[in-house]
Amino acid sequence: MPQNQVVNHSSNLKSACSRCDIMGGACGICEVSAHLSCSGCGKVHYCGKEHQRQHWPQHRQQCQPFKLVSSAVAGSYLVSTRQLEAGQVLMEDTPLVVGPMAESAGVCLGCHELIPESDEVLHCPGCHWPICSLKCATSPNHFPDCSVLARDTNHISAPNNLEPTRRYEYILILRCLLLRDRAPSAWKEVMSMSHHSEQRMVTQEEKLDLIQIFLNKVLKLDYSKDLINQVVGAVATNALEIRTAGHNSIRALYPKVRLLNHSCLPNVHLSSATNGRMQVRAAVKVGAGKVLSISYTSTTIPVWERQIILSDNYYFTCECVRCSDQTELGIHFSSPRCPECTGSYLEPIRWLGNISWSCPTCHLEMKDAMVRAQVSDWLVRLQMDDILGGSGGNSYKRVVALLHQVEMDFHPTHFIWMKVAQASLYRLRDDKSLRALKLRRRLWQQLADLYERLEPGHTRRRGMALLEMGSVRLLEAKTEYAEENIYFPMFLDALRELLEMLKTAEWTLSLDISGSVGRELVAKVDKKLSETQQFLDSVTQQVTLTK
Ligand SMILES: C[S@@+](CC[C@H](N)C(=O)[O-])C[C@H]1O[C@@H](n2cnc3c(N)ncnc32)[C@H](O)[C@@H]1O
Repeated sequence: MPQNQVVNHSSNLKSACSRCDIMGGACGICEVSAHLSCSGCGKVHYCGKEHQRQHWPQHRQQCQPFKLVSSAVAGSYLVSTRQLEAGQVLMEDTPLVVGPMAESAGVCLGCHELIPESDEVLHCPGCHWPICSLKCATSPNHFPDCSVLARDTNHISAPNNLEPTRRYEYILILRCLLLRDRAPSAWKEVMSMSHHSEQRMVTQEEKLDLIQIFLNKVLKLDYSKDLINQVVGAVATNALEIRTAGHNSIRALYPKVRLLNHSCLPNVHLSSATNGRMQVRAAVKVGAGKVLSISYTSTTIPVWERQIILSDNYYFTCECVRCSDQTELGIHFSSPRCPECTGSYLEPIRWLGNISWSCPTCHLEMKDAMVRAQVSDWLVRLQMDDILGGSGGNSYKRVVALLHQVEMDFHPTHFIWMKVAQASLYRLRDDKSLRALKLRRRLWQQLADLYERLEPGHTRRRGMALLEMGSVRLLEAKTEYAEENIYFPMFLDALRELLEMLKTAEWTLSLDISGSVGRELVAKVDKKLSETQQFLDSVTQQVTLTK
């Protein structure tokens, strides 16, 4: 069944309706069995319209603008029940369980911050895993697993240095399993999550065996193989990456947010606070009846990488609007320029699971491997330290030459163009010459436009791009002013435009939840705003005096 052919799905199914025998729930007023449900959220049932009307003044406070539906292909997921405004907060959620990333450098199991390098690694006196202070040994995060990890009396599993290791993958899995006795309602949530364990048993058998050895042999626990595989699958399919106060990446499982399905063109934006609280908001205006979606992969990687991540980790083939459009909605993010005819870009042709690329104008065909190899070659070139020259005086010329070269091979909204633009901005970061500032502003403008195409609406990425662009524009304006290279009326207009841009950045970032990375940046935007206002005031005053 396609994702948009849905069946209503109520989370409080109880018994058959007393009038028609269809499964439903208890009426929100009289509690008799009823199958009519609120069309807004689908969560409350009614025996008839009269009781629904009677309940509305009370229910409108809780009625969510989305409901849970399900389809055979896409499982359970959330769909808007009325129009959502861009920036509208849809829900907040709290993690059921939190733990380190699957692979991590030495991370403290108490506070989840990276452990600073020192001569000697501090180990938890209870379980011997690295920690950053003795206080963290008894922190609520680590306390429940410490005595279980301590069963590894020979310290086989605990990392003995701070080098990156995949041993940290075990921690979140163990913490989930321990919920069975510690927190039965959280455990029930984990057990209801999709896990694809049958497929995983085929594709990841060796890894699953190692996890089982760790839990049942090293820690002497007694979980069945099926249960372990289900939990491993639930974590891999549903955990989201969030940031700690010290900006370390960790993972968390959320009971409600995990119901958001995927699209490579998401319409919903997530922001998490350092205490793990997650806010979900509409990034763009969303009509009624639309699937609410986030992107499970980065939106800034080529189509083949997105497809591999989605099929290997989430076991589905993405058929979102971006993946189904051969030009990726006009940006040619993954396709090269046709080597034969100028102005055309190759488009992917899918045939029985294979991809080849073809020019819509001259029909030249290129193998998928060649298209990917061209991208890999460029990535290798970019990784070479001297690709854009040193930070000395000739950086600018090399950046300009490189941007020209990349546009010979790719569309100026291609993935490789984006990488070159980002590397160029980094390379030119200390060049305060007017020409470099103008180029940096142009690149930020192009990047901000590209990000808007990849992740439309009020997102943190957009807010950050506007802040960067605004900061460069202010430097450029100050340099132009110092060089007396200005026409005042236009200059003042440009400064007012800059103020508006920074106000948009401030507004966008302040939509993020309090305690998040986005919110932290608001203070930085405010500083730029007052600097710009002061500069505008002083220039305006000078213009008035010289009249
Ligand atoms: C985090 S869960 C989302 C909730 C899930 N639909 C459920 O029923 O529990 C991720 C899983 O949902 C399914 N899914 C998510 N987005 C999808 C999409 N666009 N098309 C098909 N399946 C999708 C896949 O099975 C994926 O592994």
